Order: sequence, then structure tokens, then C-alpha cells
Amino acid sequence: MSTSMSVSVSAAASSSLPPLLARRRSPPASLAPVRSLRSRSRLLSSARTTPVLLPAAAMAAPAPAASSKRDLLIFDAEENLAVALAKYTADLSAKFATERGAFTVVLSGGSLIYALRKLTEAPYLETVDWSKWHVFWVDERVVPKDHEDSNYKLALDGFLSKVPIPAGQVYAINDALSAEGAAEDYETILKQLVKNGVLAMSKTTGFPRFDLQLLGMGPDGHIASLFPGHPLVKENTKWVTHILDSPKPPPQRITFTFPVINSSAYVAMVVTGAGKAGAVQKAISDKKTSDLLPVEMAILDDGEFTWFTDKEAVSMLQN
Ligand SMILES: O=C1O[C@H](COP(=O)(O)O)[C@@H](O)[C@H](O)[C@H]1O
Repeated sequence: MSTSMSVSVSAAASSSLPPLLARRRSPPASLAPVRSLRSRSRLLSSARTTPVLLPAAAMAAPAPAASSKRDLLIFDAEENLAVALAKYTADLSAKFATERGAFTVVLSGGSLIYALRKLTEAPYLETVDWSKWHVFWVDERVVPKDHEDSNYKLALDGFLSKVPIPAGQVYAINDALSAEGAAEDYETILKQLVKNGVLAMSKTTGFPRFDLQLLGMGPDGHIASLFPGHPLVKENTKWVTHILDSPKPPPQRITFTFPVINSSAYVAMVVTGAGKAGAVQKAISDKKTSDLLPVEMAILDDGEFTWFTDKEAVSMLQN
């Protein structure tokens, strides 16, 4: 596995660019000018960097996942992030619908759902082939589906109720089961979808390979319901597991395990706001310590991992 990292900063967000340059290149929503630094090591030794101006939409466009690749996209405003995330997702939808006849999309809860809002508008509402979508959750709280804490309800209200995905292709957890039962049931559903060809399998890891996982990260660096220091981060056999003592309420949840997250073809890690700057800084840093945050354990086996951030979320990176 080889890994590369490229960083794209919208001009208006880059404090190192002259104000005039930033003003002149003030981004129209879908073609925000960016400064592209080809690798993380070049970013850290900035004397060797050669700024290149590229359209953000081009940087966000999907490329074949020949090897593991990491990109950091930094937007000057959450609004522009949402525009680019919609295009990125729609492009991948078209790619996988053509290549596989299905598009398996994993949602998280939290702030991610609001960031998907542009997909429910023109042109995507009409141009995306929603009939190819199969929707899953990377984690879910073990509560009734109409409960305020339900990630399903959050997605239904903010996204799924606004787009024509066939109801039978939206895989909510069985909320009549215990946490353990719901996790087992969800894994059984995934295995059935592998058998009927909807869900791909990774040839190298032996775990399911989702086309796109749309993930968020908590201020503590947790992703899905995999929390810092919790033994579940080491689960390496199950596809879906359960937690009864989540440090973030509600305590009972089910979650994909790291082998499933890391077998994805594409991951978009959508992180905004100053409250997450510390975890972003640790995750992006080259200096790795033994106390890895869950977000640092998201390392794709063979895929493309793209950070979608705003300037607040990366505000500690220069330090
Ligand atoms: O509890 C959860 O938190 C994370 C992060 O949420 P955010 O609101 O800080 O973005 C979320 O990704 C996960 O799905 C959810 O269950």
C-alpha cells in the first residue's frame, strides 16, 4: 500500500496569501481557487512548496482508487464545503452507478447530514440516479427510529425524505432488538447484500468494501461510535459491533468496525468548527504517538480518503 497526501486551501482561507490575491480569487461556490501543495511533507517544509492554482471542484473530483491516497480540502466557508461535497458525492454516484450498477453509501450522524444539504437541490436532485443508491449507517444509537437521538431520523429529516431513494434500499437498524442483537442483525443484512452483489467485498481485507463512507468526527477524535481508548477500536473480526458504555450519550449504539471503515473505496471525512481543531491537528500531524485517536486509525487499505474541512477546523495546523 502506498499513501500520498495533497492539501488544497481555498485562497480566501489562506493567511499566507496576499490579501489582494485572496480577494481577486474570492471563490465562486463551485470553482473556488485553491492553493495546492502536493504532499504533506512539502507543506511542513514550506520553503519547497510551489503554490499552484486549481479549481476546488477539480481537486475534489474522484479518481480511481489504485492505491491509498489522502487529500485535505480546506474551505473558507462551510457553504463552499457543502457545494464541493455535493459535487464529490454526485460524481462518485455516477461513477459507481456506471461501473457497478449500484452505489453503496454510508452515512454517519451528527453534523454530516447538514453538510449534505446541497445534494437535495438542483442540479443534483434531478441529475443523480437515486435509484442506484443503497444507504447504510456507520453507526446508530439503539433508540426507536423516531427518537430525537436516532441517526436514522436525523438523516430522514435532513436528507433522505428529500431525495427519491427507494425505501427498500435504505438499511436502518432493527430498533426492536438489543444493541448486541441489532449489531448482529445488521451484519447479517450486509452479508446478504454481499451475496446478491449489491455490496462489494475487498479482495485484500476480506471485509465489505463500501463505495463511499461519509463520516464525521467528534471533538475528541471519535468516528462512528469508536471512541478514544475504548477496546472496540481493536475489534478486527466483526463487521458490526455494539457498545453499551458510549462516553457520548446515548450509551447504547452499534458501529462499523475499523476493518470495514478501512476497506472503503472512498471516505469523505467532513469536519467543521474550531471545537475540532485540536483533533484535526493531531490527526494531520506527521508525529504519531502511541495514543492514536480513532480518526488516526482510519487508514484505507486501498482507497481515497478526503478531508473536507473549514478554516476553523484547521486553525491549529499552522502551529
Ligand atoms: O455521536 C456521533 O458523533 C459523531 C460526530 O458528530 P458531530 O455532530 O460532531 O459531527 C458522528 O459522526 C456519529 O455518527 C454520531 O453517532
